[in-house]
Amino acid sequence: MDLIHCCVRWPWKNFPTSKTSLFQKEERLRHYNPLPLTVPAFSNRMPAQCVFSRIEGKGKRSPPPPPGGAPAKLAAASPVASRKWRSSAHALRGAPRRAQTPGSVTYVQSNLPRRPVPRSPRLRPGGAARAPGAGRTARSHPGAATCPFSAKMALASGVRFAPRALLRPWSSPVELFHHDRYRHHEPPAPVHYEDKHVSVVKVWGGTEPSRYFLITARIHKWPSGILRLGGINGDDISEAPRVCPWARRWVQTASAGPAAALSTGAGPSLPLFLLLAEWVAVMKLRNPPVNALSLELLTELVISLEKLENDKTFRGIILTSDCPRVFCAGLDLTEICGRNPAHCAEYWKAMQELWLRMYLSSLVLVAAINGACPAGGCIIALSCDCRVLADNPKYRIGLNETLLGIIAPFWLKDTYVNTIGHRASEQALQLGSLFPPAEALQVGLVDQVVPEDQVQSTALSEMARWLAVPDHARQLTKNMMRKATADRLLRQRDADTQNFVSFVCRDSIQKSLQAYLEKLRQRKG
Ligand SMILES: CCCCC/C=C\C/C=C\C/C=C/C(=O)SCCNC(=O)CCNC(=O)[C@H](O)C(C)(C)COP(=O)(O)OP(=O)(O)OC[C@H]1O[C@@H](n2cnc3c(N)ncnc32)[C@H](O)[C@@H]1OP(=O)(O)O
Repeated sequence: MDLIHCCVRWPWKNFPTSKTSLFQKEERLRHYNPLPLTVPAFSNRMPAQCVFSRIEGKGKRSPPPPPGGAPAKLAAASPVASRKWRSSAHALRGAPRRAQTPGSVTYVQSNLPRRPVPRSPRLRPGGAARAPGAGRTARSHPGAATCPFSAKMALASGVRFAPRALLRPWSSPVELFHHDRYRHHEPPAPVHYEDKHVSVVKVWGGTEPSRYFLITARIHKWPSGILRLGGINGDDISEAPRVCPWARRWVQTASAGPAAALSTGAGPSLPLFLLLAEWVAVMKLRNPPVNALSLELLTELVISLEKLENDKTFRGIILTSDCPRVFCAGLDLTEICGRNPAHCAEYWKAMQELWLRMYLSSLVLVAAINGACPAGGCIIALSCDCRVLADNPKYRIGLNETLLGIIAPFWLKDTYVNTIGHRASEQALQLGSLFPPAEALQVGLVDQVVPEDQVQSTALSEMARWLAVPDHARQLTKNMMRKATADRLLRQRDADTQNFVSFVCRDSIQKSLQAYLEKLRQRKG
């Protein structure tokens, strides 16, 4: 299995969003210390076939905290928020920039910008001081502290962001304006732009003057990198490199393309004042010939997921196959055929563990299904948040257990029902249906069917769509939708294992598994 890294992430989450705050923007830019980019900084070999690498930011430290910096209460409650507070307050006070020394500090994991920490606004540390000169804060807007849509209203009314507002996890203008303005205001004609550095995956936003836009671009140099570039019509494009000097090349290239393209409806040029990229991991299943879920592969998947979950710089995983024509053939039948009960139990526990981890993952999981996806393969895909299937009639997807003489466990049935509804599940499960792409789309088993060569790029743009939602809101919603199903298994995990073991160890089942495996082998011959 391969884990391919991704891209950079831009820490500037709180760029002024109103033209009335240009001065403030200028001030912040002047004192911002960029993170120059270095290419793959390390490669961490994981057990067996799993390779994990990524690009790290390398650069200067943030300016030191101003005298009388963030209150200790805040620092104790949230170091990240405290750090943000310090740097923004410092910038607003116009403190001189610290001399940059050669051999600058490498931004190791802990210094990389984190995902917004889910936090109840009511529990948020309240001791943050107002920055001198700051106007009304977004928080002072009625209801702004309780939901992102209030913050949106604050933005609309031209409220300037003061440090206190920076503590709010949803205060990224990108996220806000995505929800607020652009969801339903896509450009009249699609904008295509591609050159050797970037290709535009999607342009969100309207073309009216004084409106924001957002470009999701793919950086070729970083195969799974997503770059999000935001802009406001009429701003000075020359400030883009100052916002993000280390990405200058790409920003400039990107700005020339989509900006120019958008300008047909919106004026001479559209600047890019904000850049925000996400970390997305691409996990490639590689257990030839058919990616059967061996115990080793299951274990690796669990370890990799855990690793990515704990690494707070990642927000999403694209799961795909490295084996031609097969996404995943499901349970490795050799792991349950002719094995002793203890082995079968260990195997089934690993399967449960993987499902639980994937189903409740706080990351966005997108399945880029580039091959056949029967039974256990379908379980993996169903545990993701979104499924993109290659349009090839041979790539069928579904739970075909009954055709093998085995029964889908209740939690798998529940997952199916949650995805395609009760009646469709009832039919498909009993018949052991494997759906070709068009039918899979129709029944709701997959979200998109696209030509084979577009599976990865579509998965990437789907990922961008999911990542545009504030993490904490998406995660809590996911949990709300899925927890009851997962809890059902958690409550009876041991009994489920017992059922599985006693079922598959029956002579009759062993015989039919044996016969099925034999058939598969002969079919090849
Ligand atoms: C109440 C109690 C509860 C009891 C619960 C009981 C059970 C659990 C229930 C559900 C969970 C999930 C179950 C499963 O996943 S079962 C597995 C189902 N999988 C399949 O049916 C897929 C079978 N494979 C295929 O259809 C094809 O291989 C393919 C994926 C379409 C690919 O076709 P292709 O032509 O490319 O490859 P080959 O067919 O030639 O296969 C090559 C090679 O791989 C071997 N192989 C294929 N699939 C499996 C497998 N699942 N496990 C192990 N080995 C597999 C095949 O035999 C060939 O081997 P060879 O040695 O000849 O190279």
